[in-house]
Amino acid sequence: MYQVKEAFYTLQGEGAQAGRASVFCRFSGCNLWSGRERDRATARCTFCDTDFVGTDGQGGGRFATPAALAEHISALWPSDAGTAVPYVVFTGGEPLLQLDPALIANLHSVGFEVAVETNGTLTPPAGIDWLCVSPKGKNPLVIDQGDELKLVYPQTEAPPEAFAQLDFRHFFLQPMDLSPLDANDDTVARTTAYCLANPQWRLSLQTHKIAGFD
Ligand SMILES: C[S@@+](CC[C@H](N)C(=O)[O-])C[C@H]1O[C@@H](n2cnc3c(N)ncnc32)[C@H](O)[C@@H]1O
Ligand SMILES: Nc1nc2[nH]cc(C(=O)O)c2c(=O)[nH]1
Ligand code: SF4
Ligand SMILES: [Mg+2]
Repeated sequence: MYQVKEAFYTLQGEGAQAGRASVFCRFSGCNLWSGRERDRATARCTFCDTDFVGTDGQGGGRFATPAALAEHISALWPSDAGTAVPYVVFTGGEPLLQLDPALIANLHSVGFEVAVETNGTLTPPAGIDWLCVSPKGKNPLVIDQGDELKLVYPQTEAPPEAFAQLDFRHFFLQPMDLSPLDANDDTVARTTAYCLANPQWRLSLQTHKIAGFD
């Protein structure tokens, strides 16, 4: 049984695929935070910007089989998409708690490329087409290669220098969004300064928040 918080059609807002039409499938649950605000301060990941609790969001639900979830995702892709390759981004919560080879195979069989946004603490199944790893503090990384490493910045216990030698095609820093926790933060300026001084790293802004498309 797959538990999905929400599933919707949008543009990828972040990283090297920013701007690409995508079905987002947000799985419920995470191994680094319960999702309850009262647990945030003591969680293994404390800055999450996402509600991943339950299955009550837009397009969310419980799916008994990989075929049923693949069909649900496929139905969200426009029928008149021209030459665009259908693209699904599995996120969460932590998608590697639920994503399995059978679901990937079902999506490939209906023509989708499969992307994943993960915190990097769990081993991914084979067959993922685009792997984005976003390390979280001192939580041990078990993934040391992929398509993009997208580090939320700054994190005292996860400096960029700790990841710069790993085997990724793209290295991004994404400013930590502290609103509404701290409306006066300067994380965008600090992240920009780091990228200027260390050009291996590129700036990833969360364009969906700027443009307001989800
Ligand atoms: C909500 S997470 C879900 C996927 C996975 N659990 C992970 O952490 O990568 C999706 C993306 O949002 C990023 N993110 C989460 N909270 C953020 C924040 N406050 N500011 C900027 N990016 C954030 C994560 O680092 C990750 O790249
Ligand atoms: N548009 C849009 N792009 C995104 N890229 C990563 C997201 C995520 O929450 O994983 C996200 C999201 O929530 N919305
Ligand atoms: S690991 Fe990802 S989903 Fe889990 S709490 Fe952190 S940012 Fe949120
Ligand atoms: Mg998000």
